[in-house]
Amino acid sequence: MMMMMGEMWAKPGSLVAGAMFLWVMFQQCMPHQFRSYIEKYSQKLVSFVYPYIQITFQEYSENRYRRSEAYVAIENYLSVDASTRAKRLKADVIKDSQSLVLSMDEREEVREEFKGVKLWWASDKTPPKMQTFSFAPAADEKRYYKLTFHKNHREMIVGSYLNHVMKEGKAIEVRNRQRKLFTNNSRDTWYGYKKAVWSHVAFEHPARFETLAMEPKKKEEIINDLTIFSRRKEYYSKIGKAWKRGYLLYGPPGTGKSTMIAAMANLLDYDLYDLELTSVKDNTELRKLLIDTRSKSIIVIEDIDCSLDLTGQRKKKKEKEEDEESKDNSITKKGKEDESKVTLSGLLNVIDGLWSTCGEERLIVFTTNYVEKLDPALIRRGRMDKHIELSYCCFEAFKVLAKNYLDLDSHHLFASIRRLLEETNMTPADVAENLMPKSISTDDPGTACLENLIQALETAKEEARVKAEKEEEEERLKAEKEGKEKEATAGEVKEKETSGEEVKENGVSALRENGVIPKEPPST
Ligand SMILES: Nc1ncnc2c1ncn2[C@@H]1O[C@H](COP(=O)(O)OP(=O)(O)OP(=O)(O)O)[C@@H](O)[C@H]1O
Ligand SMILES: [Mg+2]
Repeated sequence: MMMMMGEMWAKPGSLVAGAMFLWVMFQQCMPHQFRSYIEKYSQKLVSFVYPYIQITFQEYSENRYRRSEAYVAIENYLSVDASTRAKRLKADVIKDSQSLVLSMDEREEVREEFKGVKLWWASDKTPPKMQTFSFAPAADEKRYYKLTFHKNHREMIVGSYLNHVMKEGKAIEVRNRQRKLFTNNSRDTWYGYKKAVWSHVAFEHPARFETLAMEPKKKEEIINDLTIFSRRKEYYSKIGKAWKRGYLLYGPPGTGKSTMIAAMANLLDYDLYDLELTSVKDNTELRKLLIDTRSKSIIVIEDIDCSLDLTGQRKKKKEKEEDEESKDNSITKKGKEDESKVTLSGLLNVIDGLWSTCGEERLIVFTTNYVEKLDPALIRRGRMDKHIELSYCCFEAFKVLAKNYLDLDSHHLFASIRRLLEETNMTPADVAENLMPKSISTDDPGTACLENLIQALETAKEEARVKAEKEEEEERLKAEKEGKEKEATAGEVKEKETSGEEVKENGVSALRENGVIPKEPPST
C-alpha cells in the first residue's frame, strides 16, 4: 500500500490526467443546473485532489536578450543529481576538454528531497506553434524546467530551497567552467532554435605574464591593476561606478599586444570575447552582442583603427551628402556596398553608456598600432582607464625571453646584446624568433642563438642607419627646393614693389605659402 501511495505521489502528472477525465465525464452526465454549482467548487476540489504547485523556468523569457540565469543555474544544479538518477542524459565535454559533464535530457524527470520535503524537477519544451514535418528543431521551441511540490511547503521551497538551488548551481558552474574564446557570429545565426550571437571554442592559450617580455616594473604595475580590479566588487558599487575597466594597448606590430590579452585572461581566469567590428552592421547589433556577454570576461576589439574609421577626420564630401540626415558622426567602412554603420557614438555608448552596466566584472581592451590616429573621445580617461604602451624590446625584456627560450640567466654575450638593443629597435617577436634554435645538432644552442640574435641586431642597425641617411638626404633636398622657391618669390615681390604696385605683400605671400591662394607662376 505504501509503495502504491509513493508511486501515486511520484506521478502528479497522471493524477491531473485522471482529474481532467473525471471533469469531462461530469460535464457530460450532470444536468445543467448542477453544473454551475459544481464549477464553483471544482477549483476547491482540484486543489484538494491535486494539492501541488508548479513553477516554470524558461530558458529564454519573453523579450529577453539573454539566456535566463535561473535556467542555467538549475541546469547546473540538476547535472549533479540527474547523472545518478535520470535515465536519459545529455553529455558534454567541459573542463579542459577532458571531463564529461552530464545533464538531464529533455522530457526527463528527477525527484529530490530537501529537508524532508519531496519535490520533482522535469525538463521539457513547448511544442512549436506551427507543426511542420522536419527533423530539425523548430524555431519557436522553448525549453524549460518545471518544479512541482506540495502547497504546504510553498514558503520553504520558494525561499530557502530555490536560493539553495541558485547558489549551488552557480558554484557548480564555476567548478566546471572551461574558459572560452568567443567570436561574434554573422546576423544569420542570431535567430531560431539555436540562436547564438557568439560562438566559442575552448580557450587554452599558454601566454602568462611571467613569460611576457617587458620591463618588470611596468609588468608589475599591470598585474596589480588587474588584481585589484578583480577584487573590488564592493568598492565599485560604493563609488557608484559600473564594475568594468578599459585598457588601451598600443604599439608596433609584434610587440605582444595580443599575447598580453591572453595573459590577462589567464591571470584573472576570464573568458575572452573577440569582437570583430567589421562584421557588426549597426549600433543595435553591437548592443545586442555586448549584452549577450557574461561577466568575468574580457571584450577585445583588435586594431580599432582599422575596424572603424575612428580617426575623427572629416568625411569625404560625397559621403557627407549621402547621409546628411544622420547627424551622428557616422563612420563608414570604405569599399563595401553593405556599409558598416557602427558609429563612434554607438561604440562609446556601449562602452560607458547605460548599456555597459548590464553584467559586471568586465574588461574592455582595445588594441591599435597607431594611437595618435584615434579620436580623443574614444581614449579619454574613464573610458579607457589605462593606456599601456608596448614597445620595442629592451634589455630587461630580452632577459625574460632568454630565460624562456634558452633557459639562460646570464651569458658573456649579454653585454653586447644590451648595447645593440639600446642602439636599435627590434620587436620582442623578432627577438624571440632569433632565439629559437635553428638546428638540433649544435652542442651549445644558447651561444649559437645569441650569436644569431647579435647578427640580426647588427643587420637591423645597419638597415636603420641606411634608412636614416636616406631620409636625411631627402629632407635636405626638400629644404633646398623650398629655399629656392622662397628666393624666387622674394625676387618677384621686389620687382612688384619697384614697379609701384600696391600689394600687402607679407600677408599675401604668407597665404600663398600656406596654399590658401594659388601661387602665381614665376614671372619671366
Ligand atoms: N612582449 C612579448 N613577450 C613574449 N613574446 C612576445 C612578446 N611580443 C611578441 N611576442 C611573440 O611574438 C608573437 C607575436 O606577438 P603578438 O601577436 O602578441 O603581437 P601584437 O602586438 O599583437 O602584433 P599585432 O599588432 O600585429 O597584432 C607572439 O607569438 C609572441 O610569442
Ligand atoms: Mg595582435
